[in-house]
Amino acid sequence: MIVAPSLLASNFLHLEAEARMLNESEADWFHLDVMDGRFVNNISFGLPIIQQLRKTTQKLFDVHLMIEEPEKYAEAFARAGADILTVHYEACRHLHRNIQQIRDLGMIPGVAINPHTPVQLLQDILPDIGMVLVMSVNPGFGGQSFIPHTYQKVKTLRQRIDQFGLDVKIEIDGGVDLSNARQLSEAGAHVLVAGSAVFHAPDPRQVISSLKHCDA
Ligand SMILES: O=C(CO)[C@@H](O)[C@H](O)COP(=O)(O)O
Repeated sequence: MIVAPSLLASNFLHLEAEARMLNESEADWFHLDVMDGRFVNNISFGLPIIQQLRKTTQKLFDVHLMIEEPEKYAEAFARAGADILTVHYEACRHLHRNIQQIRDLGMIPGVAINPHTPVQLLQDILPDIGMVLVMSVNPGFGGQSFIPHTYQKVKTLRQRIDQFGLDVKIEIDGGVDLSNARQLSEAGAHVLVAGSAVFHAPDPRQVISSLKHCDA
């Protein structure tokens, strides 16, 4: 299992120390949530923070754009150090073009879907992307409860990916913790994003390790 702690739940006053903690942990990726106050009702952080964080780690930067018109900013996120750039299905009028742009900029394109969006709508774009981010809460805020319907979405998606032999990862984001990690793994997820469960825990590194090995 790939574990991608979401720095949205970290202590921004001690961001360098939080990055160090992740570097010393079994975390595979840094998950970075960018919100614009338009696509979602929240504003998080953006390019300058990602640029600074980039200096602290070699780990992969998994950038989740919860923004309108992501095509305007893709080049800037490539320069800031994003490795995977995920845009929302619901935010893109020309998704195929947006995906090509992300690839042309040297990043792996991901597509995120909100809880109400059926995985079947991704059928024609799956061969062109490297990851599907399945939102297991409504986007915008950390600390929400996991939506159980997600398990079925992951199973359906995984079947389709395997059926066509595609190299596409399934990432789950929202309310992920030690109580659902194993079931998500069994449903076919490859990547777990966890914010509150990691950064609000007394021992974040232990939680990361348990998520990675799904041994809660
Ligand atoms: O994208 C989002 C929220 O929109 C997530 O990445 C959250 O940041 C996950 O936080 P928890 O639900 O794990 O606290």
